[in-house]
Amino acid sequence: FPTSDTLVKPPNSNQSASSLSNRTPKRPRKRRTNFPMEKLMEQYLEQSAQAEDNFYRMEEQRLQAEDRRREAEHARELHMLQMLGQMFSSISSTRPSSPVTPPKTAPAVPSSVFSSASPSCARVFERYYSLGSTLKRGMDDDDNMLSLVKNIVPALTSKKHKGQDGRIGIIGGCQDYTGAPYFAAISALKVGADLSHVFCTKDAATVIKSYSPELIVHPVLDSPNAVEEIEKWLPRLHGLVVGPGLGREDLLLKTAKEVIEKCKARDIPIVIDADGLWLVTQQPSVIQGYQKGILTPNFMEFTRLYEALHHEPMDSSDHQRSVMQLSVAMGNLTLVLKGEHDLITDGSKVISCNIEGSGRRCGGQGDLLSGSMGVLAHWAHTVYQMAKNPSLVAAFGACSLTRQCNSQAFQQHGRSTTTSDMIQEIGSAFKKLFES
Ligand SMILES: NC(=O)C1=CN([C@@H]2O[C@H](COP(=O)(O)OP(=O)(O)OC[C@H]3O[C@@H](n4cnc5c(N)ncnc54)[C@H](O)[C@@H]3O)[C@@H](O)[C@H]2O)[C@@H](O)CC1
Ligand SMILES: Nc1ncnc2c1ncn2[C@@H]1O[C@H](COP(=O)(O)OP(=O)(O)OP(=O)(O)O)[C@@H](O)[C@H]1O
Repeated sequence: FPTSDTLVKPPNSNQSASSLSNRTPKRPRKRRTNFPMEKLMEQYLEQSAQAEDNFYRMEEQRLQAEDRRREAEHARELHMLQMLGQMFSSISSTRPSSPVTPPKTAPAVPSSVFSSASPSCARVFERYYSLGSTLKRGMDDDDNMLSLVKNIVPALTSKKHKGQDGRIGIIGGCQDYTGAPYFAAISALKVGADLSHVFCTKDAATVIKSYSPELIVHPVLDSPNAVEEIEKWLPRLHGLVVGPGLGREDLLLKTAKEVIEKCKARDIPIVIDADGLWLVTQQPSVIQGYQKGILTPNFMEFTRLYEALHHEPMDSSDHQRSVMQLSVAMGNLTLVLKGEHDLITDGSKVISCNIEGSGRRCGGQGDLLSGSMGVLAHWAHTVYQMAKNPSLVAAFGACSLTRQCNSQAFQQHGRSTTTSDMIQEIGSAFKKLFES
């Protein structure tokens, strides 16, 4: 709208409409244009439309400039990745094979990998992937993985609408456990998802809602038509985390299983943690071979799962080997064995996340991990659509973030660090790792 300065004053603006009409009795009156108020309105509207046009023209130019800037930034990043890739390929062709060799050699990545990402990015990932086992990884490897994570972080622009950066669902929350689904859901939001839904039992819902008005809480998990109730929301979800605080009641596990099946049919990334892993231990086929599935067991959960699939005790002296074996048995599913070093594998290579955490192991930090992984999995599968395994990038990102949060929270709170303290650190830890 024009300002008072730009507003055009009507001719004889100090005269009233009636005195004007009295001065021109003989001339036939042109309807509308001769009537000063109408003319004034016309001019006003015309100017207003012009101002609006100008505004949109300028806004368009601003957005175009912003696009160009982002493209240049992206090109710089790709160039950097390309250089890293060249460095890596020369290292891989000169260095002797690692003394700790996985049971299988890492396969070369097919050329279709990364066909949806830019070609140079694809080349870097290919080279990185074909390095084989990364059991003896150095700082450069971590940096390269972090670059791949940085690449999936969506830009914050005014063009987006709510929901575009991720709508994540958490299946979990029952009478005994209300903290775990809350931790997972709020972590998803703080990492950058736009909306975070919790599907929990009726008696857990009010409690979870009272922790945070940010979460959308559905008290449906123990309702007779739970699966239909949850299924209604699936078309709107980009990622699902199954298990934090789910409990082990048969009915809830059955619902979780059916929801997983529905999600698979929709090709939604699924992270399975905590009691969701209990379900997988009973019925591995529920997720076996699903390429957008990620399992995040702690040591106990891993041991149970390993023994259920291999029918023999695990060799606990060689975690890398065990983790690869389990992933292969699960149909090359992405697996994260949490611990002093988080071991991430899809059965063909092991990536270790060693970012320094702290000596503090408070309950709930695994929920922070799974919640943030839900968002990163969505971003990774969006950016690296045709890549062999974008889940590896998501898993590495979430492990790095959790450990960085743990370290930062510990610096302030020491022994009294809790998961809530870690959640407070998500913003700055994310920025430090992925936006610097
Ligand atoms: N505030 C909350 O509501 C919380 C709820 N939680 C929920 O509690 C439920 C049960 O989870 P649990 O983790 O207790 O599962 P389990 O009942 O399988 O217990 C695993 C046990 O193994 C132990 N353990 C873990 N890592 C180990 C290692 N490396 N070596 C030896 N022992 C190890 C743990 O202390 C725990 O006692 C899940 O639904 C989970 O999500 C947890 O997430 C913690 C926080
Ligand atoms: N010994 C360790 N040293 C450093 N970091 C660790 C260690 N153990 C676990 N972590 C970090 O904590 C994260 C969560 O692992 P943890 O073993 O606490 O999961 P969890 O038992 O499933 O958690 P929850 O209490 O939520 O159920 C890991 O991904 C890792 O980043």
